[in-house]
Amino acid sequence: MTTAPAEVDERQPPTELFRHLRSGPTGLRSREAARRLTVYGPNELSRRQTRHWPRQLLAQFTQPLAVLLMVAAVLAWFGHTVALAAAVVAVILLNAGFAFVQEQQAERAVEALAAFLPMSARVLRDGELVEAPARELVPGDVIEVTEGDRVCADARLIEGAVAVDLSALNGESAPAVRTADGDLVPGPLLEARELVFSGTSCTAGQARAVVTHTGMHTEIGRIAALSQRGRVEASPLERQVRRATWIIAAAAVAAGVAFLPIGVLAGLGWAAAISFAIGLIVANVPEGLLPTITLALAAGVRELARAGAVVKRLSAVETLGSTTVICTDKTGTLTENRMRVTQLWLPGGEQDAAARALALAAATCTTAHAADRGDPTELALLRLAAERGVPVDAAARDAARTALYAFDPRTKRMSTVTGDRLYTKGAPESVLPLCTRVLDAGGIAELTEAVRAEATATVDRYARAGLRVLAVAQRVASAGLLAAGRENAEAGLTLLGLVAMVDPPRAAVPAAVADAHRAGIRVHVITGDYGPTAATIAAEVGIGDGHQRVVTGAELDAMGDADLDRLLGDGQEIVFARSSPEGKLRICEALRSEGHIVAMTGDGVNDAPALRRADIGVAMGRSGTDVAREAATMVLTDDNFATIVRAIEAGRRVFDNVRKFVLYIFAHAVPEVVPFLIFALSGGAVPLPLTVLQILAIDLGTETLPALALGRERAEPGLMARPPRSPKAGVIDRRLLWRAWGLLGVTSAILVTAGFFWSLWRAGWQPGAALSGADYDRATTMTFAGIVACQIGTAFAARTDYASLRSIGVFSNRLLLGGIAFELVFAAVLIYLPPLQAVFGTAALGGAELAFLAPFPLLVWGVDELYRAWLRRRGSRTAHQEAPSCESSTS
Ligand SMILES: Nc1ncnc2c1ncn2[C@@H]1O[C@H](COP(=O)(O)OP(=O)(O)OP(=O)(O)O)[C@@H](O)[C@H]1O
Repeated sequence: MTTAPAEVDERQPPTELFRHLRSGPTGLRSREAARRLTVYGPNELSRRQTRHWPRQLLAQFTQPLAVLLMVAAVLAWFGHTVALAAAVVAVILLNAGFAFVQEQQAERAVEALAAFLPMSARVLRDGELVEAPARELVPGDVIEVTEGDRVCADARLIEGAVAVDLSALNGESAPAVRTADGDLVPGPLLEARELVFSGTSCTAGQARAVVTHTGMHTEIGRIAALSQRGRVEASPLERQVRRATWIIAAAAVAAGVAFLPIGVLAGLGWAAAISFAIGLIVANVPEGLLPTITLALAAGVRELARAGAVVKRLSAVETLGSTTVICTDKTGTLTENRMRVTQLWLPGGEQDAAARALALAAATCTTAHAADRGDPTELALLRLAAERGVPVDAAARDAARTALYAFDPRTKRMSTVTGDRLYTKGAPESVLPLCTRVLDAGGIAELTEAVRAEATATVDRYARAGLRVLAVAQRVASAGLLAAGRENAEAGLTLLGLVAMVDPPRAAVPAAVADAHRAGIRVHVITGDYGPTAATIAAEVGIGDGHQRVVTGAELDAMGDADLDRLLGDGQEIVFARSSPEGKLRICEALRSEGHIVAMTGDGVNDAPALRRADIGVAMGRSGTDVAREAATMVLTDDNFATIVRAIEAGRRVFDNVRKFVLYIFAHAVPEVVPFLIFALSGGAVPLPLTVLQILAIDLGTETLPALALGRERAEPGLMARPPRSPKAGVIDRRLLWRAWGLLGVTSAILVTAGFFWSLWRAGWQPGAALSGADYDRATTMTFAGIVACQIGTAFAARTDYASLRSIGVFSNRLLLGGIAFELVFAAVLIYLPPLQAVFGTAALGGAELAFLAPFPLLVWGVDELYRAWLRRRGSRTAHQEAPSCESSTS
């Protein structure tokens, strides 16, 4: 538990504030910070300790389906079938407990994800700027906040200025300016011009600030303490299944009610008919389905996190599965983001002094710090300067800098001022037009058209080789000039030369792109880099089939919506180069309006709108900004394009597995209902082949574990060789119902009925004749065991949707084998244990009967295997027939 620091007035002037916080402009010493951490507690929002689990458990009993079951139990009680009433109550209890545990697990899986994305902060400790976990910040720490950072504590600015997005606190989306030396305006805390708050994000600028409050004592902590934790939103899949559950429950109730008069007419007596109707209802209401699906999604989330893709909500798993387009950036996602300068171009030809001047200017015009912190482009420039013998020390550079015009993703350049020099570096087409002079062998000279043409040609040559090219320039900058603003300062520059660097594609990307293509997913590149550079990298990883269509930011801006739709609609993969954040948003909107499910990557502050608009916004865990991570649905902990494709595959598999257990659970309905129909239609001449408790034992006992195991099935071969699922296609479609009820259900019903009549025939039964109790029990036990045997076959059949069982391996799902072993033991206990025989109306089966049942699993599975083989053959034939037309449309 955190304690509050002695009342700190964050609005007092810095000197007094420092005195109160016993700190200074150089921050705290680590020992003092560690001491304060134990006193004040970690800087994090404590989750509500009281998890309200009793209420959550209670909520399981007020679910409509549970209430329906309770009514059934009461009816059974009044109908004097106490055993049934007790069984139904047991079902209610089991179900509630099961659903509760599953929900808790799902919730925990999502919450645990936070651990994958630890927040960090740049903080002064022992006088040095270090990266530390945000949870270790304490009052008195001096932190640095820059563009893209999420502010992790309440703090007062002591140096610099930033624009902050306060929407998390006040809902205001326009950024507000906060500066260290702002006038003190009395009024609400949130409007104070010198304060920044935890939970807000910095959209521009750079500043230092002293931490005043941490953890639950921050403004956002107070809000969090007040507000309840929001409920987890149901995903479309869960909503769909809930609807289906209701339809099935309604059908079960209708069937139960309809059975009443039929049962009575067939001579069953009211009490027996009622108990039977209740059994029908209880058995066919798919109570466990929804929590099982939630759990399958949660398992998907956990698995994705292990594979490097952290998703923030359960529903992302299924959305991923229907992704049709990936819009990816280039640097760091397709490439390694490890830049190395390989070429220099100097206006006056190769000479050492000029090369050193170029390297020094480029390295001075950076904000990156050493090692793994900072923009790889800038780190490459720092390395270049060191190699050329003019090393630039990051701390000295920062200290000497008098002005910084930050990198602007629109103009694609940045400038810094040190002493009387302004240095500019950026995209050549942004910097070259600002240059009027060059530095060549003889000193500063006019920039002639010939040299300009040579520079442009060189840029293209480098870019076609896949290199990233920057132009570097400088000028003398007087204070008066700087006062006239950035535009006036960045003019009349002297070109020092071009720097070209390689950034090789990641090794796993070409295969991932090929996988995406096979899965019918198109990949567009949207990059800030130059067209030819991006086109070369795209070609290297296989995007665009060798016919790269490059659309520049300027071309995109000039393009009307209709033209953009046409461009995106014609099936090509496109490289959008020199793109702006607005362009990214437009492409996203255009794709979505065409019905595409778009996964879009982004890393900058300006990418946040596009990340929010995309179906799956993907941010980078390593290189991206906090703001982008906030806006995204999925964060890649390894920044790798290949991980996106793997996540899509996992999404498809989870969806498939949900269908597998739905198929399995639905299939038993037919063999359970058909015996009643026989009994009813024969007017009672055929005895009832199955008792209520036996039905319950199947649906709520033997089947549970195999169903769960199907949710963990591995990916089916060909999963990534079929086109994306239409987002409109429901999880329960006609094919699934036909397979569950028509094929597996009817086959099972035929076998089960055969087993029942065979047992009657062996007992010498004649239609309408009475049967001894022992013979009747044995016959119903045959039906019971028959259904169990058939469901084993169904479980194996359900493991694949199209593929053959052999292709995935008969014994590859260990959980399922365990589940089936449990099913067999459970059934054997009911059949052979005398006390249970009395309750469930079962009788021990002999060798002949077991031999009769033995082939059932094989037969049920075999019929489905033939069906799938037929589907595959038909599929490949149609694919064959369609192939020529495909070809002609692309040629
Ligand atoms: N630190 C920098 N200083 C100056 N110019 C830069 C800097 N970083 C990039 N640029 C220039 O701006 C261009 C666009 O960079 P930006 O970071 O927007 O995109 P990118 O990293 O090339 O690609 P992607 O959008 O695929 O990540 C680069 O091609 C380069 O010319």
